[in-house]
Amino acid sequence: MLEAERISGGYGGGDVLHGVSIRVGNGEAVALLGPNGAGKSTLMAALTATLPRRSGVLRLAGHDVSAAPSHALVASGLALVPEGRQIFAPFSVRDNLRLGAMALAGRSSLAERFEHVYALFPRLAQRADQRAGAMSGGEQQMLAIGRALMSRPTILLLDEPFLGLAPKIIDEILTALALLRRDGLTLLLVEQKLPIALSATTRAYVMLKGEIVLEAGCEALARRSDIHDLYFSLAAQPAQK
Ligand SMILES: Nc1ncnc2c1ncn2[C@@H]1O[C@H](COP(=O)(O)OP(=O)(O)OP(=O)(O)O)[C@@H](O)[C@H]1O
Repeated sequence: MLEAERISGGYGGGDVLHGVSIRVGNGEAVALLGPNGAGKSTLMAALTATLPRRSGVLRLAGHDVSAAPSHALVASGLALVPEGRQIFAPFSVRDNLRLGAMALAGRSSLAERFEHVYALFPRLAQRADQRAGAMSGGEQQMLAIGRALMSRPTILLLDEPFLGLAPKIIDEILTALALLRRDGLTLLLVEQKLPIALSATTRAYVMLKGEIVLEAGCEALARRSDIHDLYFSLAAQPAQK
């Protein structure tokens, strides 16, 4: 459903991504693992066309969308929960959510979208009129996910949504992601912590220095007693060109 083939791109003159290929099937939940600076967020930006790709092909549901701008990708069902949440702190929770639905008409009414998000995260309904910046980190993360869901995506990209959150909130968000998956949403989760990635997804890519160096099923990864050594030894290796 989401296919990226040999994606290259970066900032200024240099490439951060060196021919990255990933595939996320319909209804699948896939993790993108890797240490700081591996290029995970850069890949999210390249997939959502907020960073121009220098080369490579992007397909959604079999259609070549390599030339599509960000708003067209959102309209095609791709939504990103960005690293660091990027909520609009002075706006209310409701207005932040409304912004997520702004570009879209059609697939379902605004009221239905609010209902869906509020059912998933009742705290957002309770705090609908509150200033978003006054909420806890966990609530702000729920809001960031809710805002992405307001576009009624079929594929949700999440860039380190659990960073800095307490275990109880992590569990709440994992539960929400499991419900979304049950309803058929396709997930691509950027995560650094292996146990979280393994509990939320069924397959993982490991990225290092702008390249995919390993792809494996999560059950197989979890069974490997040397997984932590493997992960960190890969992180210590120079990327191969
Ligand atoms: N806006 C930018 N301008 C220039 N270089 C950047 C920019 N954003 C990221 N980089 C560089 O690109 C490389 C990959 O960064 P990226 O944020 O994609 O990694 P990451 O795997 O998401 O790491 P983290 O887990 O720390 O977010 C790093 O060397 C980083 O310094």
